Amino acid sequence: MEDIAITLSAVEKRFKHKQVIAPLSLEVPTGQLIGLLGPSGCGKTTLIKMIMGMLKPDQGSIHVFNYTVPHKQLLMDIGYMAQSDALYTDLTGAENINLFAKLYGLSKTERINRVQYAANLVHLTGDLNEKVMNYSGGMKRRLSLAIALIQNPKLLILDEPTVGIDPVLKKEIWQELIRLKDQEHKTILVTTHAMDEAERCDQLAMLRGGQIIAQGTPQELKTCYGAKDFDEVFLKAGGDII
Ligand SMILES: Nc1ncnc2c1ncn2[C@@H]1O[C@H](COP(=O)(O)OP(=O)(O)OP(=O)(O)O)[C@@H](O)[C@H]1O
Repeated sequence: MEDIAITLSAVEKRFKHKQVIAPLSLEVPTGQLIGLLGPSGCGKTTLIKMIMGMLKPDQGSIHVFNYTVPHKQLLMDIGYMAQSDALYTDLTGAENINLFAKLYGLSKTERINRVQYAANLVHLTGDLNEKVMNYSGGMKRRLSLAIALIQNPKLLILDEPTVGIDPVLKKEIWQELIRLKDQEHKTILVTTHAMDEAERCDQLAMLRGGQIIAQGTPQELKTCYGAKDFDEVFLKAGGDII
């Protein structure tokens, strides 16, 4: 198994004249849960979309599991949950999940098992036959998370996965993310604004203006900056409020 899941080397991205990602380098070790933290508009989603191969960097290179992004194999290896749900609202929850399971080429038996696992994880088993247009915002987030897990990917990239999800389910989702990492050696990259979630990450990278201004374990960051929480780390590292 590769030691490094994601390597970003001097990656830059501009939209028109606006530099959104300044030269940025980052390595994400395999089997770790990494949190990307930063204020709205600092470039988290742009960075994630470049790792996914959905946006092309202007400069620099990105490798995932030793493949240069974009690469066909990475469609199987990465499970992605976008910030806005990309779901077919005319279809039921089950039809949405099955559609992706078929696209990934899962066999019928695999599909049955994975749909059951993913729906159960996000507490949607009882609502699978309902059309998505009748789902609440939180239910759509949960369905998106189920779809991100469907092909059993090695790497999970989750853009604010628990926004709009109640505290009980949020706790269960985090328990499952940590189980996936500890027992199934998944690598997980997550963006978050929630301090309790940041605390549960193995490593944090704090972004401001498209640059990493601080990086380390949650405890290292707090110790290094003599801070009681991550808002304070961010301010002391030279950022504005998260
Ligand atoms: N396709 C685009 N065209 C032009 N500007 C864009 C585009 N996508 C993003 N931006 C700009 O790039 C900057 C970074 O956006 P991005 O979505 O990466 O931020 P973010 O850190 O994910 O924010 P949030 O936490 O609010 O989701 C913002 O100023 C945004 O307006």
